[in-house]
Amino acid sequence: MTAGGFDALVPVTDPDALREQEQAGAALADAVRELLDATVRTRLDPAQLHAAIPAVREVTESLLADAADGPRGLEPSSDGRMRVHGNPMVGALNPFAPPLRIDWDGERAATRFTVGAAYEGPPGCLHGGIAAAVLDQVLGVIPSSIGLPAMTATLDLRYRRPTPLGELSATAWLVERDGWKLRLEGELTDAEGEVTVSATGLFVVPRVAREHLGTPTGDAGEFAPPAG
Ligand SMILES: CCCCCCCCCCCCCC(=O)SCCNC(=O)CCNC(=O)[C@H](O)C(C)(C)COP(=O)(O)OP(=O)(O)OC[C@H]1O[C@@H](n2cnc3c(N)ncnc32)[C@H](O)[C@@H]1OP(=O)(O)O
Repeated sequence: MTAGGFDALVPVTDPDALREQEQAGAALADAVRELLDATVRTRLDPAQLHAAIPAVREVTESLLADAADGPRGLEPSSDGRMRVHGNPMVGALNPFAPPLRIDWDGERAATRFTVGAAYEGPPGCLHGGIAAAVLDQVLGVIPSSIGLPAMTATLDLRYRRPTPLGELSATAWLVERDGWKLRLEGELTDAEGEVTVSATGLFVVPRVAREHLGTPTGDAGEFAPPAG
């Protein structure tokens, strides 16, 4: 995807090779995620920290031997999947992503995930901006899942109580569809089942996407492609 638009579908010619590539990339991201966590939590002394840097730089150099010049973009692919490699919440190739694995059924989306030291804001608790990012993503999946790729126009959050680090879940649901605008709500819940943050969002299909999608009719799910 270029900024603001979709390119043609990315062809998937060899699904097995692609799966192998993606699994290897995700395994690397898992390992780097462990490194991220260890980097935040380590109490090694300054000499030991400096001693670790060359090995990390060596791996970075080896990965850059064959790398994209910029971000990996969003790839609607011919196998029907929308690949979001670098997304900081769900991107399988992004070690910063928790990562969220979101299930959805068109009107609801849900995820369970674990966050550790790299996501801390208040002591022992999730950073508020990360909570917002999680809810933005979980709400934002629903429009895409019904064929209306939409961007966040507004996101209102109510931080009800601190969110402890550890196992969390987030859910979102569609409240109303009005043409290209979708109103959604969602919640972040701690391991005890307490709602810690609630969200209301307005998602809008941007003009550039509308041109490809035709005329919206009726409620979510009823969607008329352009005639002819
Ligand atoms: C290319 C597709 C990308 C898809 C990505 C999917 C990834 C999924 C991942 C998701 C997770 C991550 C998610 C992210 O991180 S998304 C990243 C964060 N969001 C953005 O960067 C969005 C920036 N803003 C825009 O691109 C546009 O302004 C949007 C897309 C919002 C509207 O677009 P556009 O400018 O073309 O629309 P329009 O002017 O024709 O207005 C249309 C209608 O909408 C109404 N309106 C507009 N704005 C607002 C507002 N703020 N409050 C209330 N209403 C608003 C407007 O009044 C009108 O209503 P009506 O007069 O018809 O009644």
